[in-house]
Amino acid sequence: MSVLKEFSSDNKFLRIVWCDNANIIRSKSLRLHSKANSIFYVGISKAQQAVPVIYDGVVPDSLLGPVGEVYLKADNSTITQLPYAPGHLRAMGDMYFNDEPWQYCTRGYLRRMVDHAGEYGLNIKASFENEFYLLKNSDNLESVDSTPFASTLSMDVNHEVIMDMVDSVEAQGMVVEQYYPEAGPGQQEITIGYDDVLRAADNQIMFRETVNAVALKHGIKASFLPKIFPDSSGSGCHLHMSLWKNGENITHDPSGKWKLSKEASYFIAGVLHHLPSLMAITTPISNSYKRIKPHSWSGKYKCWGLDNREASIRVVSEPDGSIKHFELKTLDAAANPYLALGAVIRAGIDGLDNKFKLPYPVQSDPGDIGDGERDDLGIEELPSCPVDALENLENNITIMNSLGKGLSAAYLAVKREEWRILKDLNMDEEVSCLIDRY
Ligand SMILES: NC(=O)CC[C@H](N)C(=O)O
Repeated sequence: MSVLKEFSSDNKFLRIVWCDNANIIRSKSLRLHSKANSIFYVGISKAQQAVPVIYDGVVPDSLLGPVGEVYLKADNSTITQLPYAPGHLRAMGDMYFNDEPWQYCTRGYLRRMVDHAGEYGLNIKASFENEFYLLKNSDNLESVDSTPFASTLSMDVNHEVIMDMVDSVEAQGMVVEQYYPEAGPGQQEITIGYDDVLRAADNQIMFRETVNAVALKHGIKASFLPKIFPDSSGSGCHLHMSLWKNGENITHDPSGKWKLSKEASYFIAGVLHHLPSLMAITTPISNSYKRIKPHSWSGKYKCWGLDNREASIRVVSEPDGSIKHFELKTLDAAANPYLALGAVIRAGIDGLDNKFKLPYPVQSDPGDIGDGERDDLGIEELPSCPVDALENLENNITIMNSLGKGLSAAYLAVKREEWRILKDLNMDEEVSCLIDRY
């Protein structure tokens, strides 16, 4: 039976979507001539995994060139009607080469890491907490309002567009949990409920697509760029995660140290240990590092804390004191969600494998501790530019091996080319180059 049976026959196109190493969401669309088909694919060049965020061309040293095709096969379980684009359906694509999953596919990478966690009996759930700006347009960067954090006036100014975003997101099966205006002028936050990680990463793509499209329909512009205004709050995309076994959330253990289960403690220690390398993937462009500053709840220091919003990893308590999840703050929406989640999972599993010990939690603002004392406490500053993070990544055998030879080489090549170009731009030039990309 055709998988399209449940959708209206008015649909003319199926967008098969992929997110590349540069975190650009792209699609080729198949014209739907009949509803009989159940396998949908389009061909793309292998070189698509070697394209930087700035231009449509193949970067050097990526091991990829103009020769060679892969096909992008729709994951039929993700087919969704697009509420903001009548006549279009969307499916997430998986890249195949010679009828095998292609090693460079970022969605395939996350699938591999999900399987890896499964070998430990672990099922991981996650959600991305997006902040984004609403602008009158992207040319002169005029915000839709100039209101402060959680302003009800901002809610009223942006009521129609936000309600349309929420309806559109929910129509695609995501669960909206909260909405509030964030601290920057025109900055907003809509949070989505957690899900299995592959679905959570797909949700991140669907969310960005929807917010951007709905804003356009309302004659304004949304942007997830991490830092648009030098003197206003940046847009993070904090990653919330919980560990599950046999259908139960095992993050919490009332008798565990800091009320964490052994698994959660090792996992968090693994993520912390690898964070200076992970940042090459979780905060991947020059603009990302302009957001990560002390006193901005963005995770500038390599530390964790209990309910500490300045720590890069915050263990979150529930009203009854239990712990259901933890949050990685050092992540933004310039990160490819499949790569970011996959690499974070690999880091956490390394913590489990090696029984990494969690250091003492930091229960103050690490930005307020003097440099010397911070050193004594073992709290390191995290990388302050992509090139340092990329070097850490390149030397990190655990994460590099998990990516595999081809994907890691292409990723590093793309990111180094982006840095080569972006490092010489001033902030205005950088923002105008990137504002429409995320
Ligand atoms: N409310 C918040 O958590 C603020 C987060 C902050 N805007 C960031 O960049 O990460």
